[in-house]
Amino acid sequence: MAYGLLRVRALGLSGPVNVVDMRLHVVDHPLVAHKLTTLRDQRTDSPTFRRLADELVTLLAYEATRDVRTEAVDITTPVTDTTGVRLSHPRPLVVPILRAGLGMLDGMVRLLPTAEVGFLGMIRNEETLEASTYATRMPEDLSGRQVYVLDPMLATGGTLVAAIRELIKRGADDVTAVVLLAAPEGVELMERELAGTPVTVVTAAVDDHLNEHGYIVPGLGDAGDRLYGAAE
Ligand SMILES: O=P(O)(O)OC[C@H]1O[C@H](OP(=O)(O)OP(=O)(O)O)[C@H](O)[C@@H]1O
Ligand SMILES: O=c1cc[nH]c(=O)[nH]1
Ligand SMILES: [Mg+2]
Repeated sequence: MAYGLLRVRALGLSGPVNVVDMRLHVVDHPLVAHKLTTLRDQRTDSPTFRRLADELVTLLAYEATRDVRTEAVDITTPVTDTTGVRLSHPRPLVVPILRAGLGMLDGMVRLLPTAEVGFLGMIRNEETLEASTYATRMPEDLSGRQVYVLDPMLATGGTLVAAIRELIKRGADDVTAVVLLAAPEGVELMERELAGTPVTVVTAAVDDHLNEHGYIVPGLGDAGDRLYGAAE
């Protein structure tokens, strides 16, 4: 097991921690815990699940965008002239990983209204647990861009590692992944496979383990199915 993850566990799985080159931020907040508990509950129906995922990503986005680039702007209030800030150029890029990541898009762009949106369609083979890409729609050149990848589940980590490799191939060097739930196995894979790449992962929780089917335990089940219904 990676030393970094042991350190995260020792720290009680909350707050920002540097894990090798990866920064793991487990957002420790009672509202996050409250919403996540209802998401996990199997009795929660799709409309409620969608609403809670949207609310939860807004809370995570608040942390994930802590280092978003801004520039100074002069304005005049009803009382006086002053200087404030606005989101700077180039615009941040938000990339939801289809399907389930779409459930996080609205909440993210609500906080980042100037963001451009790219898409990555990825599916995990439920037998081999290997991820493959079926759709890509993103700018070719991501150098100098802040990129926020959205996917509710970091399970084995295969999907997110492949997604971030694609971003790096296009020149991205400032990547933040926002996930609702992470498994220790997925965090470890990211540490191993993305060593040398500065990546931040922001999550509501790091769960206990993966079961024999590659599902996060205790988890919340299949995020895509719970958001949108079983695909087949
Ligand atoms: O970390 P991993 O082991 O790669 O698993 C996580 C991936 O699995 C789920 O997607 P899924 O393949 O079910 O596609 P969907 O979003 O269309 O349901 C989830 O949304 C992640 O993308
Ligand atoms: O627990 C899991 C693992 C992968 N994908 C999901 O949707 N849920
Ligand atoms: Mg799914």
